[in-house]
Amino acid sequence: MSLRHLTAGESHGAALVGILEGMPSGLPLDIATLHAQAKRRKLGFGRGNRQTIETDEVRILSGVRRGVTIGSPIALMIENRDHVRWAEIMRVDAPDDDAPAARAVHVPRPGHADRVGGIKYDRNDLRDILERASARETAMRVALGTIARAFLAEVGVMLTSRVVRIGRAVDESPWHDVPVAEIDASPVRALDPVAAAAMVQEIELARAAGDALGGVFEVVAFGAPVGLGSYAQWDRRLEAEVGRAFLSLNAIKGVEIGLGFGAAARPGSEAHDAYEPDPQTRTRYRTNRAGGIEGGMTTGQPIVVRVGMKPIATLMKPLDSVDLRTGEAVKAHIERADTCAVPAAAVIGESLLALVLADAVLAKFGGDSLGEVQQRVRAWEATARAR
Ligand SMILES: Cc1cc2nc3c(=O)[nH]c(=O)nc-3n(C[C@H](O)[C@H](O)[C@H](O)COP(=O)(O)O)c2cc1C
Ligand SMILES: C=C(O[C@@H]1CC(C(=O)O)=C[C@@H](OP(=O)(O)O)[C@H]1O)C(=O)O
Repeated sequence: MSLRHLTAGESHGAALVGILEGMPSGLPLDIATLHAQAKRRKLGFGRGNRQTIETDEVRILSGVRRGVTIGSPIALMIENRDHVRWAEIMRVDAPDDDAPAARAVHVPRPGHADRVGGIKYDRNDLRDILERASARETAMRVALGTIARAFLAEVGVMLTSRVVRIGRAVDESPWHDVPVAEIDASPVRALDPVAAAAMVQEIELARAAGDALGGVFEVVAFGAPVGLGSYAQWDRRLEAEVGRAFLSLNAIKGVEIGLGFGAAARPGSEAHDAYEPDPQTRTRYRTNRAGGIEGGMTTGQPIVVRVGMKPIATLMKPLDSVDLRTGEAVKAHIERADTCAVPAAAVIGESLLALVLADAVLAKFGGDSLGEVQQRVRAWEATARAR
């Protein structure tokens, strides 16, 4: 792995922290860029009250000097604004008495990490589990991914996302040249305003019923050079890295590249992308059913990833559960929650794909400074065109 990252932090703890290691020097980076992406993650109809509390302001602690990366590990921090209300509950030092913490959780929510995490880590108060299992952590992954994204922009790769399904409402309209600002302005990141209204209504109905919704979103990367990844070994196949990245996101249960499961339902003549002669590049594709990856390698076409998110686990009309103190059948714990977070997940997905692609670019081209990488990418693009 050429580019590594780690995060730490509990949802209501003092802060989230992250480290990105392997980013070349000379990449211009400012706080405004980090904040712009952090804000996009907070968008979307159906999110809970927490998004009005958090500002997700990122602090750069290391690895950047006078506006550019310097090649050393980049450390970031995002303070949790909500922490002031949780300071006693989330305190790090031992309390003076052994009274249980307020807001302890003993009734696991079906679909969340509470039950298994409590067994695995031997914790009675399930708050010890849900605090870290929470998707609050994704605020930091978006920040780290924003650096990857800035790097990718310098080598001609751009990313965007859209929502294609929330509950029963679907937007299958084909991609057209929609400015990112316009998709961001949609309450649910849909391209079609009629479908967007239907999605909003689905969320309203679910909320009124004390229920929750999942959906499907699509992330696309344009401009990735041909030949990232490899078929030569299982762990070099790019789609494996893409799948892993998306499945590492809370509540994601399925990932498709290109036609995905749809390809399984078609004959070969309608599933593959035929080639035709091209005066500049010798061969070009007629279609992009493969979603930009063939044989574990980027084809030079847009990389198209479709991702299925399950509904939020915390229901205001809770499912059956068990009180772990008494063994009694009771309703699941209720915690403040989102009704639907598919639009936010789509934005997070852009950062996840950016981290994978930035790693793949560095694995293929190497280079310790941005200039060095750019020079190698340009040289490769000339070589690849000649083939
Ligand atoms: C952006 C985002 C926001 C989420 N918000 C909530 C929430 O408010 N309440 C909740 O119970 N689950 C929420 N989830 C889902 C849980 O984090 C997730 O279901 C849990 O970590 C268990 O992991 P799993 O679903 O992958 O098995 C959210 C997920 C994402 C990606
Ligand atoms: C905090 C965020 O998402 C949280 C993810 C989450 C979960 O269980 O995954 C539960 C909720 O936490 P809280 O109870 O504090 O409102 C969400 O708000 C965020 O995205 O910034």
